[in-house]
This record gives sequence, C-alpha cells and structure tokens, in this order.
Amino acid sequence: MPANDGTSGKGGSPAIELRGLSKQYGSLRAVDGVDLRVQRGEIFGLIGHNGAGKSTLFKMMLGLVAPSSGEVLIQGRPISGGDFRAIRRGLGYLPENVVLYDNLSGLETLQFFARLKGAAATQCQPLLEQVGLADAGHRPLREYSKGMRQRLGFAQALLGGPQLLFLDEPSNGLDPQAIRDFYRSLQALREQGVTVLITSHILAELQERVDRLAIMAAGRIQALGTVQSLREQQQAPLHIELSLASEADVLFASQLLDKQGLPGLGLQQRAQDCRLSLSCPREHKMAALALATQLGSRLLDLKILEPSLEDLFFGLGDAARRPA
Ligand SMILES: Nc1ncnc2c1ncn2[C@@H]1O[C@H](COP(=O)(O)OP(=O)(O)OP(=O)(O)O)[C@@H](O)[C@H]1O
Repeated sequence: MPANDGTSGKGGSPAIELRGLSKQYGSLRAVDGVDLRVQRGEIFGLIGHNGAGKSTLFKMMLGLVAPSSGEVLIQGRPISGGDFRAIRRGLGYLPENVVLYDNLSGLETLQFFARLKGAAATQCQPLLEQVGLADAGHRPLREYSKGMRQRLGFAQALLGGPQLLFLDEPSNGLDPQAIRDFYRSLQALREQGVTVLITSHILAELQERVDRLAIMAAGRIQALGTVQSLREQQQAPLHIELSLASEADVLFASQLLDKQGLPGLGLQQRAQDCRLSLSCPREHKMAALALATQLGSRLLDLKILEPSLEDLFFGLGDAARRPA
C-alpha cells in the first residue's frame, strides 16, 4: 500500500481487507488485482467511471459474487469461510437498483427484509422514522417517489444494526434536504464505530464527507487516500481568485504577475467582472500572495480555492478514463 494514502493507522484488524482481488467476466477483467484496507469507523468513498468495477467490488466484498482470484477478509475473517452466514449478518447493503414490491407498504417491505435477515421486526417502525418515512409506512410502494424508495432502501440496509454498510449510489434521487439528513445519519453511525463504504458519481457530495476514498478505473485503484493527500500526491495546483476595483486594475495586476514570471502560474482574466483567476502551483502560493499584497487598494478581495475532488479526478487524465 502506498505510504501516502491517508490510512488512519488505527490498531486491530481492518474492517475490510482485500488482497489481490480480481473478477473476470469472459474476456473482461471487471476488477483487476485490488489491494485495499478499510479501517473500522471509516467512511470510505469509491468513485470511478461507469463500468469501472465499483459494484462488482462491492458484490465480492458482500460475498454475492465469487472472486476469480484474491481474497476478501471482513474483520480478519475470510468471507468465503465457514462463518460466511455470521459475517453476512453483520453487513448492510443498499444496491444501486433496489428491487421492491409495489403492492407492499413500506412497513411490510421492511418486515419482509427483517425476516430474511433474521432481524427483529420491532426495528422496522423506528427505522422508518429514522429515514423520514414514519407517515408513509402504511402506503403501498407504488405511491412512493424515487427518493422515498431510496430512503426505504437505506432503512433496509440498516436492519439488524450492521457494523459494515455498503451503499451503492445511496443519494440517487434524494432531494437536497434528504441528502443532508442522510449524511448526518452516516456521521452518527460512524461515531458508533460503523464502517461505511459508499459510491457516488456526485463528487462534490463526497468530497467533504468521506474520510478516505479510492478512484477506480478499468478495474484498478488508480489513486487512494484522503482528499488532501490526493491533492498532495497529484501536486494539484491551487486556484487564487482576485477581485479588483476596475478593468484597468485587472490589466495592471496581470502585468505585475506576468512580470514576476513565477513558473506554472496560469492567468485567466475576466475583465467583465473585474476578476483575475490564477492557477498556482502549491509551492508558489506564498510568492503569489506576496505579489497580490503589492496591489494595495486595487485589490478588493482574494479567495484561495483548493482543487476539488472533481479537479483531482480529471487531473488523473487517462488513468481515470473509461477505456475506449
Ligand atoms: N454479471 C456480469 N456479467 C458480465 N459482465 C459484467 C457483469 N457485471 C458487471 N459486468 C461488467 O463489469 C464491468 C464493471 O461493472 P460494474 O457494475 O462493477 O461497474 P461500476 O463501476 O459499478 O459502474 P456504474 O458506475 O455504471 O454503476 C462492466 O464492464 C460491466 O459490464
């Protein structure tokens, strides 16, 4: 494992350990030699292009798809071993596409899944309340919106109080308030020591909410770490945005910055709203700020923006792209 992957370094067996995990479908290598450790109590994000192998990786970790080679250990125990059923009982899974029966009510649906999972039926009503469906529990699912179905799917994943949660695009169809509530409940679970693996294509949503993440492409992990460690690994430039008093000041500022010739400084003038954006290598941040202070009263405001997860994803270039 790379040293700079932001691993928390907590003791004990990792919640999940993958060793050389691969899955071959005919001539397609859907997952290709993945090594990974996720620590207990981590919220771990998995991102990547369509078909990168995220769901297949999830299904192998859940024991739903047999690996072609490699090994999955859950809390130090192999998922394929004799205690498979006991291990599975400690896992919660929200699949990408939840299959639900339209004629059952929300409560009946949860009770059905509780029976399958061997969980107490008394958990169902409190779980409906937890996901904001208390008032809809007796309505048939054919009357549920997409977001309500997704919330019910989340409640289903929480049945039995799992210590490990696998959530495949859980915020799909949720409105902004529901997304916020959903991530708050993930934080609460994390504080109780629950480990959460989550996939999403909405990178801005994951950026501030995961402890670490892996970027997958073509079945492989291309980058791994905290968002900050990925910024450092990639040496991703910062964005500095200057607001100036007039168009003439924009010109003055860009000439001043140009004259200093700091290497790698990308200048973009937006004269129409008196802004100047710089893409600035990290090591020149202080020099660029020192230059900005020379602008005196011409400078009205200054913002420093760290590269977003989306910037980092696209910064990987071909390594993050879907094979043609
Ligand atoms: N049962 C299967 N049989 C054959 N190929 C499969 C099977 N399941 C997945 N694949 C292929 O494996 C690759 C990885 O698929 P997977 O669903 O894991 O990707 P993903 O990263 O979850 O994609 P998405 O973001 O679109 O959900 C894809 O090329 C897919 O077509």
